[in-house]
Amino acid sequence: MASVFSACSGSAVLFHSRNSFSSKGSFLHLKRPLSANCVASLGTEVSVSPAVDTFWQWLKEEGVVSGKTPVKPGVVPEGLGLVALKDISRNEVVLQVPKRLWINPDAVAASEIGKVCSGLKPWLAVALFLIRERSRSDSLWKHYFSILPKETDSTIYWSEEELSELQGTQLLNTTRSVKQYVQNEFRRLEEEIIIPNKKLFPSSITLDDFFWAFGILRSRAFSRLRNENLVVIPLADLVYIQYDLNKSNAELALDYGFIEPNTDRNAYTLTLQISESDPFFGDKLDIAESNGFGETAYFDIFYNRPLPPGLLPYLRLVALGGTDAFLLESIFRNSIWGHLELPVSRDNEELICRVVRETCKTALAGYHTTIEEV
Ligand SMILES: C[S@@+](CC[C@H](N)C(=O)[O-])C[C@H]1O[C@@H](n2cnc3c(N)ncnc32)[C@H](O)[C@@H]1O
Repeated sequence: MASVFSACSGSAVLFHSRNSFSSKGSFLHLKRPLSANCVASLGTEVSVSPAVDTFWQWLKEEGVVSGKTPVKPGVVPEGLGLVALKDISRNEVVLQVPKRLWINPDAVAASEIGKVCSGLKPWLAVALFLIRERSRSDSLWKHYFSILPKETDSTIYWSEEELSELQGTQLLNTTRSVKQYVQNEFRRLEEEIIIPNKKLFPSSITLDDFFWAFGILRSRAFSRLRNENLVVIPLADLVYIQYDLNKSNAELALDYGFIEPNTDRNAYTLTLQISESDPFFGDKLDIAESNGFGETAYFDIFYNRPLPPGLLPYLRLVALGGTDAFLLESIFRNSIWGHLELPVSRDNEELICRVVRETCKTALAGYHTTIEEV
């Protein structure tokens, strides 16, 4: 999850700075002043829902919030969020969530399922933990679970009929492969952890439960916090954030279930590969690797923006052959990338154009309408 969030629509933006996380707990830290005028109409005593009230009450009992806390849960156009009750100045700490309330691999390790989850990838362990805790009436986080959505609008939850609207898009393919991946991971977990440890998992765990946990982690877990690769922090996850500026609309739709109307987020990911059957495979791979690329390279092409750096040299490298192949000799190793920044030969350039045009045509043919019909 990205690190900036706003408390309500309009100009007020709360910044959730990565380095504002301490070992004691999670701080919500303001990097810009926040004006409260946008929440005036919400009133301070408006109840969002009984579940949210109970959640807030629990946070009070846990000493996380108090009468002095300058934010309250509220419904904003994007759904549930935190809204400011007064003007908040830059760098003001808004609230702090202690580590004992964090849901992360440490919490799993300290729990009854810690032992059986120790060899798992962190997200799988945390997903199992979330599912198990959600089913326990005495869970520390039970009031938190009551306010979590049953599902998000992520495309992983779309019906086949809804998905058919995405025909032709890259998002459809990614959605299908992510769903397949989640399903495979679940089957493996079932076989290796859940079924052999029935006593630890008394309530049955379904694929739907697993998709719920996956969606929750995908949309609300913080990653890349200092020393924390994956952590769900109740309350801190309620904020409406500035989602990763590098994410395309397709990624936003998959991860969070919404897109942003600005076209800056519209991207097409071009995947290029040096074929293993290429007679110059070894040399080409070596050159790609010395320039920060691999056997496969992904380039996000954005509407109305220059082509991503490295795309043209990589394309020219992939297409290199015939009489141009001398450029692959080791004496040119240090200067070849510079040569590839410019056309190498007419043949090379023509091949690239042909292949890219064909790729575009095939991709566009996947849609059920044409540009003219839209
Ligand atoms: C980290 S949570 C943000 C708080 C959230 N509203 C809640 O219910 O707790 C991420 C989720 O918020 C919602 N969301 C955030 N920003 C949004 C936006 N600009 N448009 C629509 N939904 C948004 C999406 O459902 C997303 O999955």
